Amino acid sequence: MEGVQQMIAGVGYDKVTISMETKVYPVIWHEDRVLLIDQTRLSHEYAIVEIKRYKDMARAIATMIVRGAPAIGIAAAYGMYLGARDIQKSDRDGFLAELKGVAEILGNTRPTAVNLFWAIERMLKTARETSVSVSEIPQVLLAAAQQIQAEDLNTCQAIGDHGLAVLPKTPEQLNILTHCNTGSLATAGYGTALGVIRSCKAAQRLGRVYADETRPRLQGAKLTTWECVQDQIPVTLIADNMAAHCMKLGLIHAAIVGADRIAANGDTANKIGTYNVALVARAHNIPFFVAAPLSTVDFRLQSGEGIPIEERDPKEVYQIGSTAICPPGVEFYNPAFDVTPAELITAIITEHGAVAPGDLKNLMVHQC
Ligand SMILES: CSC[C@@H](O)[C@@H](O)C(=O)COP(=O)(O)O
Repeated sequence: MEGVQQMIAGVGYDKVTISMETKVYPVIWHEDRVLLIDQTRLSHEYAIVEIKRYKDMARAIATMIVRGAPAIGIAAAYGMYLGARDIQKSDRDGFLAELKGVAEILGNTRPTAVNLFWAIERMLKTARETSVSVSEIPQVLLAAAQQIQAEDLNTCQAIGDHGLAVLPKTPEQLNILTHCNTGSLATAGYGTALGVIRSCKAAQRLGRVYADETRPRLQGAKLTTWECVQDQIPVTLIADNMAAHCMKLGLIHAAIVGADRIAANGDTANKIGTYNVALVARAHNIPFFVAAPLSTVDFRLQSGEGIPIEERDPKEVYQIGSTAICPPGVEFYNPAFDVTPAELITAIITEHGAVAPGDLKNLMVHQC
């Protein structure tokens, strides 16, 4: 299939390249455009979507072609550049006003992952503070987006190292349960929770990964298992309601998840179902870790109560493929995230070390 080009009818993207290549960088800057791995098609199909306009980037984020908090931030940063390069205004105020409009459209895509707003804000600040001429601002923004992406890769590797240091010391190799997808696909590469798992494997301490399927979008089943297969990480797929049973049988030594937004007190919003994992882990005395970059911490929020929870299309709940799984007349609720209270979290693993949720505030000085 390599090199086959095709149009996605009616979606507005330039073109899609299908290939069997398995390198996992979800966002790639190539010549004059951004290439995204289409995460809605994995694991059955590896497709690349080309993005040349910021509105297409906004649509790619909203439709989850690119997803996962850090990857959303990186994609939005490139979206800011794409928007900037199309701005016709030559006066600084006019240019910045239009750039703010680009920021609003990109920011209106997904409300929970704070990395989106963090990246957009950082790009706006870069544009405001640069001393170059207006015509040169887009180039400065391209460099800033590339910088955000490069930093995230280093950040994930640091999270992996710090995570490895706090994993339980067991005589046998560790079996780790994870929820959703927090791997290369969700970041610049390597991953957060899955990054810790990669580091654990590199240290020859990993037994296997238990991947929750992660209803309704199935990021665990479709994306995490795919990444594990690419990298020969032993993986067992389980349905979301099997975690307690597996823990009771002694199959799991630790649970590690990612985060979309962490409040200053350590309350953590992550993919719906994470809270269940934390509760069953506590019931079985199993450590429950959150792995995330500091860009995922929203120090303006004192607790998780203020975290906006995205509600998505109810079809994600009532349909499997195109088949409805319940009779007409049923009501639906489809929150995409839940908030795990800090007291259920053993430690939050960041690029600056692993801390108890109560000590997260000490890391605020490192946030840029
Ligand atoms: C390193 S990714 C951390 C989180 O973003 C991840 O766990 C998650 O909840 C992703 O949600 P998604 O809706 O797929 O964007």
